[in-house]
Amino acid sequence: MTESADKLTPITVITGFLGAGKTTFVNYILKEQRDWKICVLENEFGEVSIDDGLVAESLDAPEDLITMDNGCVCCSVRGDLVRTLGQLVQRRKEFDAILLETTGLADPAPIVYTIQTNSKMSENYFIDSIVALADAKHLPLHLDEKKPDGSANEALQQVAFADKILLNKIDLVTPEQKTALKDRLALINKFATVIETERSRAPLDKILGLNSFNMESILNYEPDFFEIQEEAKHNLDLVSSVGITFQGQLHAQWFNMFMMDLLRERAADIYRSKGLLTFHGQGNTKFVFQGVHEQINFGPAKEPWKDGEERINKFVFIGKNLNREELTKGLMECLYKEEEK
Ligand SMILES: Nc1nc2c(ncn2[C@@H]2O[C@H](COP(=O)(O)OP(=O)(O)OP(=O)(O)O)[C@@H](O)[C@H]2O)c(=O)[nH]1
Repeated sequence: MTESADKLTPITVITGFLGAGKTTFVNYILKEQRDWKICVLENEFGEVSIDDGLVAESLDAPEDLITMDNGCVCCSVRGDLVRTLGQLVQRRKEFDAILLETTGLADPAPIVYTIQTNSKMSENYFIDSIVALADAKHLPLHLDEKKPDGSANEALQQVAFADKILLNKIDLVTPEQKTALKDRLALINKFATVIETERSRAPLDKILGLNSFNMESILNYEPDFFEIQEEAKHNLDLVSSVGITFQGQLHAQWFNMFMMDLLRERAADIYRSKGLLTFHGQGNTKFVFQGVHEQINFGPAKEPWKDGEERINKFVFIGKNLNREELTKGLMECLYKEEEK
């Protein structure tokens, strides 16, 4: 692709609700796609950031990952995204493609609007594709959600604006549930290609570099798209995030019990939980914790704690009605104490 370096740089926007498999997809692309030099723009919702570490593990050079953590990219779109892509203009010819991973609560519409209408953006970049990750198990729950103030349902917007929908986590649903969701997706967006995936493993030749983003299908869905975006405001009041970081070693069994109890009671409201953990008795192993509603798993990170690296526990919870004090207290009670050997 180097002969096209003087042309516009393609941006693949990777969207989809919290926990749908976006970071898994970015990592999959970085691992599988070796011909292209890729720059990743990460935007994570949550008070402490965890994904940047997980994506950085898959990149050859740390400067190829840019984290935008001044808020949700679709809200601060006229700020953070324009600034970041603006600064990248000087370096853009080093890259064949940009992957922009949005937060799970981003409405892709303002992102599209900004890249299409801001002259500095449109002189340097174009949207190659909008890929929405759809969590086959949990998406119906979020599509059904009614926003009391009439603001956009992000989960709906994400699939409505995509030209490719990866129907991910098909291992977690029955064939009937999968067919029902596919029918529903077709009603929301009849133009998008739906590709069934497990662990976001999609055939990349059907996704990248095809220039499949189509403004016409967006205008078909929302004829007043450009007018609406001028006024658009994204309401994140209903969903909040709690970030908790502390030192010490966790007691594996107590932590397990704490998370099981928490999710038994609160799984519907806790959309997403993530963590980097230090367990007692596990040497240098750094653990990664991933939760999407009641679905949780944790295991060792690719890299152990490095010599001299501060060993911490870092959590982020995203959802409704989160109680910071209770979560902090519950987690602190999972710390291993010498006298309880
Ligand atoms: N069972 C199952 N789990 C999956 C699949 N794909 C991803 N996961 C898991 O789902 C969790 C969330 O995946 P991520 O890739 O971090 O999701 P995300 O969309 O980046 O999450 P946010 O950035 O928080 O919105 C992780 O524990 C993944 O390992 C799948 O196909 N099946």
